[in-house]
Amino acid sequence: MITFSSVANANVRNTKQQEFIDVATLLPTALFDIRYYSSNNFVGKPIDGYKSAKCLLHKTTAYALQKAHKQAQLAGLNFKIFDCYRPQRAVDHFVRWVNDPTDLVTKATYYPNLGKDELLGGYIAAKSGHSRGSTLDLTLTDSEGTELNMGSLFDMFDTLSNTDDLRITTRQKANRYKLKNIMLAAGFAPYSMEWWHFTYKQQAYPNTYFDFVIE
Ligand SMILES: C[C@@H](N)C(=O)N[C@H](C)C(=O)O
Ligand SMILES: [Zn+2]
Repeated sequence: MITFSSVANANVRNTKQQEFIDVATLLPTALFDIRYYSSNNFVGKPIDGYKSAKCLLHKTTAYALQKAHKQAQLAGLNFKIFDCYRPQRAVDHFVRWVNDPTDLVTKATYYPNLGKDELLGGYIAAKSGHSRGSTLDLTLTDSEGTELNMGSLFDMFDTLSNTDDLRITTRQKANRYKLKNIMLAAGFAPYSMEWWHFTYKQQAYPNTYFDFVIE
């Protein structure tokens, strides 16, 4: 039955959804490689909820990212963005994948040293800041678009991806810190387990996990 309150709740959700921005319109020169739209990711398939290869973020986070991007550009660098807003149904898809012990197709590339049962929590969240529209995954490139060497690839679920892992070279550490310092200065918090993952601290909806599809 459609009640007054269910219609009202849907309206509030839609209003909040309208506060999300397509980041490409704010950062027209940034690079985007939205992995979960494609099969080029740790699941090996397009992920639920990604009907388009867009980077959506809540507008407060997007404006902060624009500030960070300007700093990167001043240093002769660019952003390459891998993931932004992530619908809860996409997170649920990840969790289903984690819980399927028979599917090990991407193990060698993405989690060679861990069991799937060790990924949830640290490397893959069941409730993610990405679903709040306040979090994104990104790296730095040079002015030609070549990714800086960060010592591990995006979504390599391994201690090697921990920002301060001791096995990376001085150059790789300097590159991770270039990214981290640019993001910190714009108000983002880093995540020590994944050098690519940042959350805007003044997030608008710290307790809301959105589930609208990326169209
Ligand atoms: C899956 C990976 N890209 C990521 O974002 N991990 C963190 C922990 C998350 O899922 O929020
Ligand atoms: Zn992330």
